[in-house]
Amino acid sequence: MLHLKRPDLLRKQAFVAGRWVGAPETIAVTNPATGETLAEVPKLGAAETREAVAAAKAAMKEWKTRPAKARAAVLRRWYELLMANQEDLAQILTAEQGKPLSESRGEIAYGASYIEWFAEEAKRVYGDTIPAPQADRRLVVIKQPIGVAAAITPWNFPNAMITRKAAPAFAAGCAMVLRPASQTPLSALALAVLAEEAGIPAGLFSVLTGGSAEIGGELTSNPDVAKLSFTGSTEVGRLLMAQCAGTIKKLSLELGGNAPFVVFDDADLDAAVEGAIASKYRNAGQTCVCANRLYVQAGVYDAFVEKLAAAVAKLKVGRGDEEGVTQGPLIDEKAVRQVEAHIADALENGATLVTGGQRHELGGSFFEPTILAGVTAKMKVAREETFGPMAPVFKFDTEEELIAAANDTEFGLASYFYSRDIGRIWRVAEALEYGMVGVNTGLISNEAAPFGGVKQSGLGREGSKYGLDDYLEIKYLCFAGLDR
Ligand SMILES: NC(=O)c1ccc[n+]([C@@H]2O[C@H](COP(=O)([O-])OP(=O)(O)OC[C@H]3O[C@@H](n4cnc5c(N)ncnc54)[C@H](O)[C@@H]3O)[C@@H](O)[C@H]2O)c1
Ligand SMILES: O=C[C@H](O)CS(=O)(=O)O
Repeated sequence: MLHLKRPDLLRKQAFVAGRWVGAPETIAVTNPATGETLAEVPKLGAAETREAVAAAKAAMKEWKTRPAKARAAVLRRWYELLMANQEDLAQILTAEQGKPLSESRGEIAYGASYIEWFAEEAKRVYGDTIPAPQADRRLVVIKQPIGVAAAITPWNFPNAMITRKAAPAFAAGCAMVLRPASQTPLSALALAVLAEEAGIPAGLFSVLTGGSAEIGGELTSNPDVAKLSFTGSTEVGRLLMAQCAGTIKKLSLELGGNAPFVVFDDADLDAAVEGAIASKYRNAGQTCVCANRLYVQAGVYDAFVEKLAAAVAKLKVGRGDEEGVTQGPLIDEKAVRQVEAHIADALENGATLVTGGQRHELGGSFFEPTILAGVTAKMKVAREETFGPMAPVFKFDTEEELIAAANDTEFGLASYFYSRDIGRIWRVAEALEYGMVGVNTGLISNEAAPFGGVKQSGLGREGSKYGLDDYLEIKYLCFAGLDR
């Protein structure tokens, strides 16, 4: 049961062109821990999407002309409102996504930090003057907002994956039309309530609930949408990229991962175990930057597996709103089947079960935190994203062998390794083909850092001083005839 100080944050209507709207058809939002229906939200489609895009285009005309400092003040207020309502937002998030309340509170602060960050960055969109090759002219570069941005976001971080897009978009002077995941729309709608309260103008931000293909089809084909920012699987990212080709939309893609987590012989084993727990079991393993493959050098393999098993035994599985719970349910039955398939395949091919390995006694989509040992490259888990609380531990002998194995994937989002040898740290950090490398840590995400992947993990970066570029266009001004 939700105990909200502000019950108005729990919205059962979509936010379209500055109005809260319903629809004859609705979609149920359920609590993955209990199966109870939390709310019914409107099932909108292409018509409402077109309305939202038109309103965004209209609202942007004024918004982009506001002084950056004025836009920054509205974003700052939105940040303050998120933090003032952190507990309510966390309760709504845990109810619809399942993660422990402690993680939800953390996500609200993390999501808010992107708004805080881009409220500051908004005031630092600088251009250039360029020494002209001819005496009669001056060359100038200015940066302008790219236009109406569409956003499609996943269920695993229902707050932060939205603010990581909306904040730089609004900071740059853009409008945004968002379609959140159908499993977790309530967090997005609560963000819209607070955006309206903060002073985001009517029409600048719309949140459309409804069918992904119909709304996505309109967002990727509407000529008034200049850009799509998508976070989700690589498979869907490919599809949306193709759908955007017809109107040459600019793209930001934050896609799938297959993160290696490496422990060398010279690592601080206790620190490595702490990092493995943080990276692997956060959000029940449902994050794009989770350790998906753990590689441990032969000399410390048995000691590491033993220490990891002892740490996993301390994890508490349960409803996210229960005190002390550290692992909630998986998002749905399909997610549980993916974990079971990876475990079965690995065991059939010679891996051994160290702990866990089956559905939790709580039933539903609760799953035991699991460790497999003796895992090899011929198993599915070496190539596919598990997206669940299962740690497969591979053994390796040499640094060269490790680099080849870690890079043997089409993904390139996050990677991690533990060593205390400075020469090895530089060699391995430079050799890993990933957008992000954690050295002696399993947690790397923050608003100041450029978050993103290489290879088939995506395009562009979110957060950091680079994140604003994805919502800006460069314009070159050539002032000539200065000698007349
Ligand atoms: N790189 C990152 O920052 C990041 C962050 C979170 C999740 N992910 C990835 O996302 C995946 C898990 O999230 P998910 O299950 O929500 O991913 P998903 O790709 O299935 O869905 C992501 C979003 O796209 C929508 N969608 C699905 N098919 C669509 C279509 N045909 N047209 C328009 N929209 C469509 C979904 O409804 C959802 O809102 C994992 O692969 C994970 O690695 C990546
Ligand atoms: O799952 C995707 C998120 O980007 C993970 S993080 O919270 O940003 O590390």
